[in-house]
Amino acid sequence: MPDPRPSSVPGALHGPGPRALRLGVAGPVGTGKSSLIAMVCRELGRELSLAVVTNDIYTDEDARFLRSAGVLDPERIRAVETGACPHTAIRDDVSQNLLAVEDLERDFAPVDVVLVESGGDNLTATFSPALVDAQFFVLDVAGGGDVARKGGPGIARADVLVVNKTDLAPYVGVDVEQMVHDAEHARDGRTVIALSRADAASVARLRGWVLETLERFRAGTLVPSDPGPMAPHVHAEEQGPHSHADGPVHTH
Ligand SMILES: Nc1nc2c(ncn2[C@@H]2O[C@H](COP(=O)(O)OP(=O)(O)OP(=O)(O)O)[C@@H](O)[C@H]2O)c(=O)[nH]1
Repeated sequence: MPDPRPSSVPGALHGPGPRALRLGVAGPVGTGKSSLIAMVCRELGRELSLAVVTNDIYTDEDARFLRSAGVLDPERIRAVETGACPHTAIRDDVSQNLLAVEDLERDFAPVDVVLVESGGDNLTATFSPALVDAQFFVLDVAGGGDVARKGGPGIARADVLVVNKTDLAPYVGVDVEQMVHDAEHARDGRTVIALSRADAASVARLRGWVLETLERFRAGTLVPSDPGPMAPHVHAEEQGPHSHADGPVHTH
């Protein structure tokens, strides 16, 4: 049976050994992407060999946050500084990220799971299936109960939609059950995890999803799916529109 997993840049893999499961984590600024990655490392770091790649536009801030969280050997956390358009590095030209992932897989072989965090500020950023085998899209209740209903490729079709920080729901007037219901509706039944670091059952569900996905990956039954290109978006610090290879014209 042909291997359904996305291959890396041809010839760039260091040896024929099995590579790690690659998981993307995307979502708007501040929704808890780095915290989710830290949570996975805390929960699974003792039983699995993990590594992390972060993407920031000009800094390595997310990598520094994760290193200081003390949940993983700091050497296993690498930062990609993407320059102008952070979404290109996870969607159109993923070579910088692939090299970082492959370096980690080689340096710490065998690695079970590599988590790749997106950078930038876009609600609709998605990973290319050439870079990751499956992807999270992270929202939080502080963004409002409506946001899941509004859709977008990540919200609608990422492998998992995380509705994060449910512990804050009473303070921001959000009905979590309704938000999850709306999200499930927008996603045609794809997985939604209501998550809070203060809710052990939700953390266990996240952990279970990663382990189950790793099992499917190893069995060769995980078929990466593409949520689709990002929608038009604007970044405050730049002027003039541009387009991604498979997306519409937008400005940064
Ligand atoms: N109350 C609460 N706060 C959380 C939870 N998870 C994360 N946070 C907080 O949310 C804030 C943002 O978390 P980050 O993990 O830095 O979010 P991010 O999406 O990585 O942010 P950027 O990298 O800047 O896009 C931090 O202050 C976290 O402590 C949660 O479950 N509950």
